[in-house]
Amino acid sequence: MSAKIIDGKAVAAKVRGTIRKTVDQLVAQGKRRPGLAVVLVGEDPASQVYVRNKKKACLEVGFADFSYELPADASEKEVLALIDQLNEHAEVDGILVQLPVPDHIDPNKIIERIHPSKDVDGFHPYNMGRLATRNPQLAPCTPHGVMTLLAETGEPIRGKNAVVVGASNIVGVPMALELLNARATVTVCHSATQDLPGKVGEAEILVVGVGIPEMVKGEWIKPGAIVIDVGINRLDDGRLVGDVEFETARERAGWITPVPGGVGPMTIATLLENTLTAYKLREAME
Ligand SMILES: NC(=O)C1=CN([C@@H]2O[C@H](COP(=O)(O)OP(=O)(O)OC[C@H]3O[C@@H](n4cnc5c(N)ncnc54)[C@H](OP(=O)(O)O)[C@@H]3O)[C@@H](O)[C@H]2O)C=CC1
Ligand SMILES: Nc1nc(=O)c2c([nH]1)NC[C@@H]1CN(c3ccc(C(=O)N[C@@H](CCC(=O)O)C(=O)O)cc3)C=[N+]21
Ligand SMILES: [Mg+2]
Repeated sequence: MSAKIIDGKAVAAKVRGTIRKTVDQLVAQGKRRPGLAVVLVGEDPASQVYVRNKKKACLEVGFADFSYELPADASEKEVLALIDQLNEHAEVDGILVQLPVPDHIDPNKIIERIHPSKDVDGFHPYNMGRLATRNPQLAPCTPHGVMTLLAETGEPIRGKNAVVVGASNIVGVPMALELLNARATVTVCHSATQDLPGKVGEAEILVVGVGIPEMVKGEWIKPGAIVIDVGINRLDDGRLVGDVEFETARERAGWITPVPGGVGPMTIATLLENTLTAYKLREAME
């Protein structure tokens, strides 16, 4: 048996199409466009690619782009001053500072400086707290995008055993909260977890975000499981692979996301959704 593929690229395109229509309607009513500011500090090549993709998606749906590129030696003070300015900017609805930031800048200070109502990454403790208290407003894009992909399978989540491998602030922890809010029974694994293959084997829904190429083996997977691979790893030969051994996993899984073309495009589509939500919050439309 071979798993059905969850086509993140196609789902993301559908989401962008819906957003584009909403923006067209706003513009037809004489309203301003939603605005997104993406801030990149330094010249990390992977970050440059992601930021370029975000700007492209932003313009494609008709948002206004207010992006900034600062040199790698920009001071923390300068970045904070830019955030203050964007917090006050009447046409900026969403602010995203691309992570990681250079070592001399404290990412928590950056995240906490962004006004929670413009925090389209959903990383501010206010937005994380709202997700943890089952009252989400702007939820982290990657886990929320995964929920959209799970909904696309048509399979129920309630009562399922879900295993999340990885427990970072931006992927694993908010992913566990999303699944808990959907009434899955959630296990979170990390670098101190014992018997990872055994834990993975219990998953009816498996989400992996660790950053180690193909670390989850196909033979660990419960037959029929839904497998979501968040990992993005660039190998020396230039290939892009996930954190799951795809070819063996697809033989056992019921559903699986590919890398590329799975979670990545959904992250960006969800960022656009969050920007529209932030716009509506500021315009008191919801
Ligand atoms: N598709 C997308 O849109 C996105 C993809 N990513 C990708 O997802 C992956 C994870 O990113 P991110 O969360 O930022 O990474 P981090 O490095 O911040 O976190 C990695 C997590 O994996 C855990 N871990 C590390 N080694 C093991 C192990 N051997 N067994 C079990 N758990 C382990 C760590 O445990 P501990 O907590 O104990 O240290 C940690 O919780 C990366 O490949 C990244 O590129 C990230 C964001 C968005
Ligand atoms: N403040 C902040 N917010 C983020 O959301 C954030 C971040 N910092 N730092 C880095 C991670 C990573 N991330 C990705 C987004 C899109 C793809 C993506 O579009 N991937 C495509 C193509 C990837 C490629 O070709 O390189 C795919 O998987 O098909 C991947 C990864 C967002 N992140
Ligand atoms: Mg990271």
